[in-house]
Amino acid sequence: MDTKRLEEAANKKMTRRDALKLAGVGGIGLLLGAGGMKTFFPATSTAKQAPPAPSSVDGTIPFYGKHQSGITTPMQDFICMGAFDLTTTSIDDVRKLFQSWTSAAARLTEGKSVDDESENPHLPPVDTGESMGLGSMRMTITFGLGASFFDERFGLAGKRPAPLVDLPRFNSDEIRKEWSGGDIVVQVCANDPQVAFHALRNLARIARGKAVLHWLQDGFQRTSAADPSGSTPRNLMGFKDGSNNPQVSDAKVADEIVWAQTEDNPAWMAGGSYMVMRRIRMRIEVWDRSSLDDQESTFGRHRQSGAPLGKSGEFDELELDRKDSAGKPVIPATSHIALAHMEGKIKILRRGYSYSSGMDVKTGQLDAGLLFICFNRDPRKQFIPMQQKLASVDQLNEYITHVGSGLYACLPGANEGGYIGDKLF
Ligand SMILES: C=CC1=C(C)c2cc3[nH]c(cc4nc(cc5[nH]c(cc1n2)c(C)c5CCC(=O)O)C(CCC(=O)O)=C4C)c(C)c3C=C
Ligand SMILES: [Fe+2]
Repeated sequence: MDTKRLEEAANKKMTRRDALKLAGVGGIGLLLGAGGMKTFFPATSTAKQAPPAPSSVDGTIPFYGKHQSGITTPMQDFICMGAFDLTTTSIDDVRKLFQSWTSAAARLTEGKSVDDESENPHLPPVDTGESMGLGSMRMTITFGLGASFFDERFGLAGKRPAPLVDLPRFNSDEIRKEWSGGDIVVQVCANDPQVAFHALRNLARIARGKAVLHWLQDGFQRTSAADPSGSTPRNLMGFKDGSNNPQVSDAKVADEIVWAQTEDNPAWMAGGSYMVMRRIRMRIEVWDRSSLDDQESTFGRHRQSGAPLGKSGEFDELELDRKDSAGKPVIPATSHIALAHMEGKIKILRRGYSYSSGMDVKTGQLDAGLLFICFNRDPRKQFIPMQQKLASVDQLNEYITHVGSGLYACLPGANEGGYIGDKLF
């Protein structure tokens, strides 16, 4: 079986529907209105199975296809993500850049060097060399366009997709320009940090004279070596993070939540998705001094098991109406999950990583948190209303600050012989 089929098989390994079938329970879908978008969610979408463990630590994930990889792909262990600003004002240069990036990305994700080496020893090597002999490590490279890509420079202003809005300012945002925006975002994920860094570095090298890095952020989660079972990873606050993510191995669910559809407009974005990035710093020292009760009430889940408060299993159904003997909700109404659940009507695909970027030399505190990444079919109907709600009353706000932000139109995938962006420019 080739790697693509192995991965598909791994994705399909245990969907919630399979689990229900095994349990002999018939699942009936519900059609719910979500801000004008008809959204299909399985009836008990909160009670589900762990995401499938990837088939192996190494392996190749195909770069070409209908969708870009790195969106619904099961998460790798590391991320190296950067945003570029274009320094050229020529659309021909931009096209050439995307053509070069596409062929380089296809090679790199196969574990090859960025291009064939020159035989001239008087020239610098074509590839920087630090991933020589390493595998492709399930690497994916995903490209997205920021709103500034559609300003007056390239004659594409009329083509800016309506969902690619300027994100509003949310309550208590402390967004800094140096960690935000950018004309183009490149998300590299892999099961090895050196392989991921190598890819981003070589793409930056190719961009010389056309684009420069605006921000760069590394991220990580526990490695598959530390947890071969692929159980839900824990964030830096010690809680399982990702338990109630939608099961996007089900293409119907992915189409409803993640992939822009032809009817959504513009047609060239069909098969693409809108990525939100938020660099969210955690007040780790304050969190570490709060009681276990406070921590669990903040998230609405038990720390050890990841189960919703009052339940014992991580994937047990959320019952937000349940009250204790004193008539108080078992899961506090201002807990993170009670709010983010959005009554089951609005969903996003989260794909974030922890980050640790040293410390604040003035205060001696850690600069660490969550590189929050999520994918939306239309962020105006998904991330924005969700974050508006969280920003206003989430108990978690006591412990976090959003310091970086970006919204990017992740283009549909390219076919072999084509390039990322070929439907637009
Ligand atoms: C606007 C969207 C969200 C932001 C920003 C966000 C920040 C954030 N989240 C955690 C930790 C957890 N989040 C959990 C669940 C959860 N979070 C969101 C959305 C945002 N989170 C959603 C949609 C959900 C699922 C809600 C549901 O329907 O159940 C959890 C619980 C486990 C899980 O399901 O993943 C944790 C833990 C942090 C630390 C954070 C910012 C730093
Ligand atoms: Fe969350």
